[in-house]
Amino acid sequence: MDIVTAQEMYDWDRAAIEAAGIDGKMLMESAGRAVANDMLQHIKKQDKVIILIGAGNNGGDGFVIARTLLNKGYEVDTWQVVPDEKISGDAEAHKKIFLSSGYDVYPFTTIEDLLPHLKRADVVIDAMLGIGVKGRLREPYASIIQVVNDLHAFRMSVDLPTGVPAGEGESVFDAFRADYTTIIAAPKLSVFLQQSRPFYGEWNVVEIGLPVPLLEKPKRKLWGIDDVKETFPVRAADSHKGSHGKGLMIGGSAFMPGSIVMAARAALKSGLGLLSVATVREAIPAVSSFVQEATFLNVEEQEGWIAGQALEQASSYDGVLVGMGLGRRDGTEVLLQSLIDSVDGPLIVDADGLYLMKSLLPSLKNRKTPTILTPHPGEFAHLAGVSIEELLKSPFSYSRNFALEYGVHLILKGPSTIITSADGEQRVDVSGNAGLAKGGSGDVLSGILLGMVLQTESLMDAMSNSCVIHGCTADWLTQETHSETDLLASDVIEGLSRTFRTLSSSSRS
Ligand SMILES: NC(=O)C1=CN([C@@H]2O[C@H](COP(=O)(O)OP(=O)(O)OC[C@H]3O[C@@H](n4cnc5c(N)ncnc54)[C@H](O)[C@@H]3O)[C@@H](O)[C@H]2O)[C@@H](O)CC1
Ligand SMILES: Nc1ncnc2c1ncn2[C@@H]1O[C@H](COP(=O)(O)OP(=O)(O)O)[C@@H](O)[C@H]1O
Ligand SMILES: [K+]
Repeated sequence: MDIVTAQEMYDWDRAAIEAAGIDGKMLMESAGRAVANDMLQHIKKQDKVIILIGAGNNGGDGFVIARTLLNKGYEVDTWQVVPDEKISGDAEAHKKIFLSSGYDVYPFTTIEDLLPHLKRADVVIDAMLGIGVKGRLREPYASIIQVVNDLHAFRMSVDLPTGVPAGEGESVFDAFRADYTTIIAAPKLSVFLQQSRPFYGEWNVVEIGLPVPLLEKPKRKLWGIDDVKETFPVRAADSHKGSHGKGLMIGGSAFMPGSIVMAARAALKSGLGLLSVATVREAIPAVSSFVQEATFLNVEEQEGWIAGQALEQASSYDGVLVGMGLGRRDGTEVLLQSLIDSVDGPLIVDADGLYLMKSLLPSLKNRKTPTILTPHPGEFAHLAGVSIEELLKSPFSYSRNFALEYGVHLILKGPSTIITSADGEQRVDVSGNAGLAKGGSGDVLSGILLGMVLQTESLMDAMSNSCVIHGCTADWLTQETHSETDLLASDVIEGLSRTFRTLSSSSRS
């Protein structure tokens, strides 16, 4: 499913009207009806519904929604929160149809006048502003929102909650706090941003009759388990261990053997053919007792940590993952630089490896094979040289610019994980839950990633699928056997069995 900016949405609108000849009023009718039917899942017949109508086309959708609900026998009061002269174009046409159908509109005068009506409502539908909002809300929207957000009524928004910008870059705004949002045609960027996500509540996207073949595709989409099912590699019956990738993992220390254990187990559980683990001698007995399937390379150490050294063997592997439990000692950059220069296949860098990578970034531009960086926002802010707050305001642009500048593939982790390829294409994964907000989750993801990257033809599919497999495994576990409180990263590794069973049975059917 595509993810759009406001401008891309307006371009789609224009394609519908100008290229496909769909009349604007017809599009609004179809959008309003689709939204109304979706919202009906949350409205009971006995509910008192208030719909708030604003100045633009979002308000126009509101007239269609109100008429649809009234036609179906629901009790709806329709409040126009701006003066008549502000309602124009297709919205004005739909207001006329609404009035001519025999329905009434209440004109907003003061908050004091509206408040008692709002207090009696079970459901408040926000059709005030949509993607056209600019800057901080003016009156009367600002006051209405302040009052409505304190009500007990169930709040629903049309397309996006009034006041929430459709795109990135703004972190301070007042907005309608929806319990549920019916999104028109495609989710907007703000659905996935830390600052705006909570205003949407639960959400769903409805199809409104846009001419799909004529729509310019943004290089940005949502990736979910159905996409994984379509792109998941089938394991050939006559394959051998070499067909499924020979991977090397470098990390762990005397103090952090667990991180490499988790990454290694996750990689093996993800179908990797052969795995070698390079770690300090002292950690090998601990690691090997949990990962019997792997072979080991011992690397030079200093005070229990991996020392800065070139690792010549690295070039004989199909792909290399480095960083978990590596430590951040000065000098370890030498190891990373040698990997950047010598690894022929994909090089995945996570955790401490990312921290050490900062001074080496320019040399990534020379790599002929893919480099994948998997930072959380703190690590990415360090690499990009911005504050976390600034980064989280515009994670799509920061990711894209960084990936293009250094020629790297990037997985920016979080509740909405943004996956960016070196050519700027982006995918978003929203699977997973707060049970993953624990040390070790990232190590498990990196392990899955090494496994998938070495077994999937498309690197972008491998990266996006790894994120969804990781998140969905956590979701299934918390739905069925665990809670977000007790879920451990190692439970996610065990849970992969169920996920892969589902995926391999679907790819055969
Ligand atoms: N683009 C599409 O393909 C379709 C869009 N539709 C609807 O149209 C909406 C977009 O319509 P518009 O472009 O008219 O945008 P809005 O409905 O968001 O309204 C924009 C108007 O709001 C006012 N406004 C903007 N910022 C404000 C602020 N900070 N304080 C107070 N007033 C402010 C301005 O007067 C502006 O004209 C979508 O969100 C969706 O609901 C649907 O009708 C059908 C198809
Ligand atoms: N609240 C959350 N909802 C969904 N996924 C989450 C949440 N918190 C963390 N995650 C996921 O858990 C993983 C955490 O990675 P990271 O921060 O590197 O952890 P660590 O390095 O401590 O193992 C990422 O895949 C991230 O997307
Ligand atoms: K709205």
